[in-house]
Amino acid sequence: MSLHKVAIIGSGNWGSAIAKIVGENAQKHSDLFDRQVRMWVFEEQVDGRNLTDIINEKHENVKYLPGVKLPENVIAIPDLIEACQGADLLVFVLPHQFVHRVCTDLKGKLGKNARAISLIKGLAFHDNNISLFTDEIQNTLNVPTAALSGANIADEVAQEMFGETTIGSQTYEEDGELWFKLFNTPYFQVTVIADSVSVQICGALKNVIAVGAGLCDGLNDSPSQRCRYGNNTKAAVIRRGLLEMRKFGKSFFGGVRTETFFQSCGVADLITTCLGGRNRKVSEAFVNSGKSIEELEKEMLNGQKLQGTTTAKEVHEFLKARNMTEDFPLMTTVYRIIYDGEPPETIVRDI
Ligand SMILES: NC(=O)C1=CN([C@@H]2O[C@H](COP(=O)(O)OP(=O)(O)OC[C@H]3O[C@@H](n4cnc5c(N)ncnc54)[C@H](O)[C@@H]3O)[C@@H](O)[C@H]2O)C=CC1
Ligand SMILES: O=C(CO)COP(=O)(O)O
Repeated sequence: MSLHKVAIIGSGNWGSAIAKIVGENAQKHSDLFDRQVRMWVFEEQVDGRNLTDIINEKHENVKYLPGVKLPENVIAIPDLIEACQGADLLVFVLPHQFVHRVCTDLKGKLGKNARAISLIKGLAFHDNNISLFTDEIQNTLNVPTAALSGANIADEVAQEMFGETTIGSQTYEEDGELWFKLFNTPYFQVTVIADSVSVQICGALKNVIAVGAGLCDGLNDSPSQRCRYGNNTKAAVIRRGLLEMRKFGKSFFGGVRTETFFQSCGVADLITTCLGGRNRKVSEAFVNSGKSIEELEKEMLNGQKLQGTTTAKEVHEFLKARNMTEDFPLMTTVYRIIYDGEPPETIVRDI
């Protein structure tokens, strides 16, 4: 049996953290995986040098995951097609707004035995319609596609702090063990389930709820103490958010299972993102800074991308086109505060 060749498509904060795990596991399971793991990097200049050159020399993504060594068998490549050449396992780990373009560029360029896994947290949005990235990748590239999502703040995973994740694969009997071996470590424990739909619904929508949680924190920090919201308020947002996530999944997608919401991809990811994620952090700053989300993203994230605010907008447009915004009051309120100038205090008004 020939060895599986892995390509990682993306090299941001999570992309780099996962490259560390995949690189280590490719070495550990040398009976299964080719030693070399290629990582596609959207090329940019850092201190006047190509980021790919810096990564290949220092074995560190100094911009998106500074201070963490990547295994030497992870090779940064600026050309997407070259990075994926000959690979039969494709790991998609990009901010969701870039996936469509990348899939279009890869169309017709993959081998016939390739399969993919999506680590993207977001939903594909075209013409007021929403779909899953596993479907977008599968339909564009004609490769079976699984999904991985969990309570996985990248910096913590990169520092080998214990956590769990969920892989959803509709073809898990065929590929579940392979994906497990590529990602599982003693500190990053993988559970494989058959429900890739809910895995992705959870990963996308918890980011919208985390924006709501960040707004609560911002009100709590407010110098004028303009509102008395505390941990109980944030817990209410989390609980109501979880219910809306499940309702959204069950209303618009087939095969959504309630028990998946109790996996790492569900309640655990919702909690960790509402406590320690970037969506929470930037939304907290939004309340008292008077700055737009775009300004804060640039100032606070050094090129990393927020997913929750764009997803809130996409979900809102999808719901509006179906006259259903009032059926999802929390997600609708998050949208109105971020984009329509509603006061942040309204975050709990309609829930
Ligand atoms: N960072 C985290 O803690 C976690 C992130 N995720 C999810 O993983 C996905 C990827 O996130 P990160 O790796 O953290 O990315 P990130 O937030 O660090 O985004 C920066 C990345 O986007 C790339 N980029 C910028 N412009 C681009 C373009 N036009 N085309 C293609 N790429 C471009 C940059 O080169 C860089 O690699 C997201 O959906 C995110 O929600 C999932 C779990 C944890
Ligand atoms: O998905 C994440 C943790 O599982 C990271 O969330 P943020 O994008 O809000 O940092």
